[in-house]
Amino acid sequence: MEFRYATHPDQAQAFTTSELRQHYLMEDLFIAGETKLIYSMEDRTVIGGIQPSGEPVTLETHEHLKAAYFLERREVGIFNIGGQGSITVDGQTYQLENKDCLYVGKGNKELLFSSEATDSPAKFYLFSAPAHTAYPTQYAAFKEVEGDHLGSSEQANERVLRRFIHLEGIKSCQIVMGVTALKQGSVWNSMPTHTHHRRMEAYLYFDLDANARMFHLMGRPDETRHLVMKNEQAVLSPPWSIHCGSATNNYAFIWAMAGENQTFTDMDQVAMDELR
Ligand SMILES: O=C(O)C(=O)C[C@H](O)C(=O)CO
Ligand SMILES: [Zn+2]
Repeated sequence: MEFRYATHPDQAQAFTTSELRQHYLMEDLFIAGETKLIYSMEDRTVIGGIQPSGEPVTLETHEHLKAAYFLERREVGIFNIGGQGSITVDGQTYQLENKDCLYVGKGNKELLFSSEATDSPAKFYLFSAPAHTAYPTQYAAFKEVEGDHLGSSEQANERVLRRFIHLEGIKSCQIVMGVTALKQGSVWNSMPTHTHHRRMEAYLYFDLDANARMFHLMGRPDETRHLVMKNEQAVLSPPWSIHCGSATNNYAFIWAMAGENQTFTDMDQVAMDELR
């Protein structure tokens, strides 16, 4: 498990490109047969990827969690961004197709991740946060979740935002999580941009062409910085930071938040005039 400490906006102002990447970018999340986890001090979230290949992969606890098992005091939201796969939670198996979601609550001891076929492995993206109570494990199929149609082709930001784990959907203690997919020809996400001082957020960009690049914007609204990102990389957004971007192609992204509240619409909108 890798660790990322929380950063102050004044520090971020002085970060070089490589320091920005070191603190906020999460690369190589999907490695065959492995579990990659990053513990962020931003709301004590754990973000990572599991790509099973051959044998099922178990989500193990870590010595720094000081927990008998990973979900002893945590909950986790999981999306499959790869081929068909399954997750077995304390003996109960859930099949996940591409972009399907599984929420697993506090107290579940054994999580086993499997791919249906090694030539098109499942890729499980995980976002975990501390939990105060146990909510039931719940599965949601991508095709059954209705989305909000946002943006327009004129503004190059026509997209469908689907909420999976949220106050009116799958119940959780802290996690709010979903997928936004951009239409062909649209490249901008989350613009006009926002912050939410009550919650941190992470974006995982996927379904982006291998040669395309995402120019992700972060920082205080009046001190923006950018990170150049590739397909299947994720980025941390501290509560004080904007988070939006534009890519050289369309793509999808999983957004996940944890913190003070779960009100999706509780955002501090940033006026275009404030951006620097
Ligand atoms: O397309 C969008 O706009 C988003 O998906 C925005 C994210 O959901 C977000 O940043 C929520 O706070
Ligand atoms: Zn946000």
